Amino acid sequence: MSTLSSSTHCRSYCSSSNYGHHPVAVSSSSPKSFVPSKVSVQSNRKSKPNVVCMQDGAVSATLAPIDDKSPPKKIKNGLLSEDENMKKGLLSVTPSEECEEAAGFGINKDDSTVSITVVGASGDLAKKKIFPALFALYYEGCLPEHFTIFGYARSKMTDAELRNMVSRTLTCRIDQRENCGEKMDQFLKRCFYHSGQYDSEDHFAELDKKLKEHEGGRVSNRLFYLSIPPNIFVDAVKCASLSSSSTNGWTRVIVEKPFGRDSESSAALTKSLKQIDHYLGKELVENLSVLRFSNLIFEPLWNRQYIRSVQLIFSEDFGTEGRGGYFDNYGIIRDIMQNHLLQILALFAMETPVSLDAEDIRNEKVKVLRSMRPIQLEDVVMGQYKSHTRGGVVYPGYTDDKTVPQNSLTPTFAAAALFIDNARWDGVPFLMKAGKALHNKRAEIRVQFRHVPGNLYNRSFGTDLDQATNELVIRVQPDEAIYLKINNKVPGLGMRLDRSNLNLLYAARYSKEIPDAYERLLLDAIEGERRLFIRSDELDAAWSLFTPVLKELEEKKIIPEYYPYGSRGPVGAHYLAARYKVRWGDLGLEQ
Ligand SMILES: NC(=O)C1=CN([C@@H]2O[C@H](COP(=O)(O)OP(=O)(O)OC[C@H]3O[C@@H](n4cnc5c(N)ncnc54)[C@H](OP(=O)(O)O)[C@@H]3O)[C@@H](O)[C@H]2O)C=CC1
Ligand SMILES: O=C1O[C@H](COP(=O)(O)O)[C@@H](O)[C@H](O)[C@H]1O
Repeated sequence: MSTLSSSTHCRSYCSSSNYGHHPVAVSSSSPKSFVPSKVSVQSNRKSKPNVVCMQDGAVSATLAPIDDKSPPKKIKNGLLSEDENMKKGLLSVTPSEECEEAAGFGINKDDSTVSITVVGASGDLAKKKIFPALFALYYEGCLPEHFTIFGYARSKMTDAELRNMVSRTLTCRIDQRENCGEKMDQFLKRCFYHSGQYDSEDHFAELDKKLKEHEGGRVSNRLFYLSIPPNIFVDAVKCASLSSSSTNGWTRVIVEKPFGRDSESSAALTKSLKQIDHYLGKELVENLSVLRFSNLIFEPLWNRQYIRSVQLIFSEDFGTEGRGGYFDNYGIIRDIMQNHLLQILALFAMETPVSLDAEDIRNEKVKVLRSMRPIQLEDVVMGQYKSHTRGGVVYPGYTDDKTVPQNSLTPTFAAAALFIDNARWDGVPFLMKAGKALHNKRAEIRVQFRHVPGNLYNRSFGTDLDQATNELVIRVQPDEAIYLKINNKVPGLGMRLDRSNLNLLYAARYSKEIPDAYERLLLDAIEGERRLFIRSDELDAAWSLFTPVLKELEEKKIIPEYYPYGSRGPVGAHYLAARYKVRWGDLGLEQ
């Protein structure tokens, strides 16, 4: 399989099969759209690598070389162009023939290779998401012909042990099981491991040596995925940059979220790194703009005149098991709200962008974030799960985790009311709710519409007029769906109304399995696509919104409301919604 066929296949597969990458989405970015990198990590290598640093949960990406003042790259017909590396044939993205001809690229596709190093390969995210996503991309033929995957962490492991560990979490798509075992074996043969410290240039130099052996003299493109706790990001990037960046191709770094703990620490990290949010890679989040901007019926209603509240809900039915050490330092607001939910909010609420170009979208998102009213302490509810016994099974409380301090006040649940002080959204509460160890696992956006004025059918609804309002639900996961609750006449001779759903259930409509967000994200990183990256001004605005209230919560040592493991969370969340005369949409019997 050639690089050309792999890339084109993947993107055309994506766009032709309802997976959303419309070519226009990445067309033409203006020169101003590429901010030269301010990466403080210096490379002592002769050739300066491109560093694309991304984070799941925050900021932006830059394709500018570390200390290079070269003009920004442009994106043309969905493909990077006017890029020196590209002209030399160094990128894994190969332009279409038409593009190639126009730009005069002379690409020898056998000439380049991509080496992907998963830093923190022994960890939870690497096992659960990154290796499976890489395998899915391999299975789909989305990785270039020449690629190698390296796991890097302090744990001692042989290549065989890494393969064994990785093999336990690989799965085949439900709709494509053919040759699955064979493909897995082929994939695993291309996975290797190197043990090293995250702050050791020598250990990264050893990795460099191994990478070179595998690259076999080809042009080397290198992607580092930092799946490690944030406090060691900078050391790892520095060492990777100094000792194992590519000397003749690109070097990119994906950085996980959260990006810092507050405005100050985030600004310090921003000097060294930039990043992405994996929730932006979720299918239904990608579809948000399509739904809104390509259907006449929604956009005219998308404002304060028709919408009563917008709810962004994230719940997990498991606790922080095994991640307590990391989580206790951050809490649910930094883990989920400041990044995933706020990013969705910004996408939901933004004005129509000039185009679907990444920069135009980010320009609109940042305007939303900067229009947001400072969050008031009384608009935040915090909770922490406690132990609960059900059916003879004891579910541990948050502080039962040995890595969590006994007296921890870290919230594992939070609800907040946010407001966007602009003409479109003035006075509309955006309610956010995120929690661990709740009764279900779900992520969704609920748009609650206002009451129909002078509704002729009021009497048919009984006393609960709220039941009569429309609600649009965008269920991000699981069981991806978009449904609209409408009032309908129950068939029969009488006049009785009920609430029914106009329902687009993805599983019923589309036979293809939905790719994991990490697949999209990794592919974008390899291809140099910046749509899912968060720009540093977006990150600054996101932290400016949350930092004051986080500081206040921590300084005042606010005690979280305790809720039983597996419950619906603290009742305080209901009072918060009631203050704004709304109800959480996920609480009714019929949701
Ligand atoms: N897990 C998840 O579902 C998600 C995680 N993330 C983000 O991904 C990153 C990694 O998360 P996750 O995999 O859960 O984390 P882990 O706690 O599993 O850490 C990953 C690896 O980092 C090394 N490590 C852990 N703690 C330290 C430390 N204090 N000092 C040095 N090395 C350490 C360990 O490897 P070794 O000891 O072998 O070196 C560990 O295997 C985080 O930034 C997190 O926010 C984002 C989204 C989801
Ligand atoms: O970023 C994070 O996301 C996961 C949930 O991701 P999902 O794609 O499985 O919904 C969450 O468990 C974790 O705490 C957080 O760091």
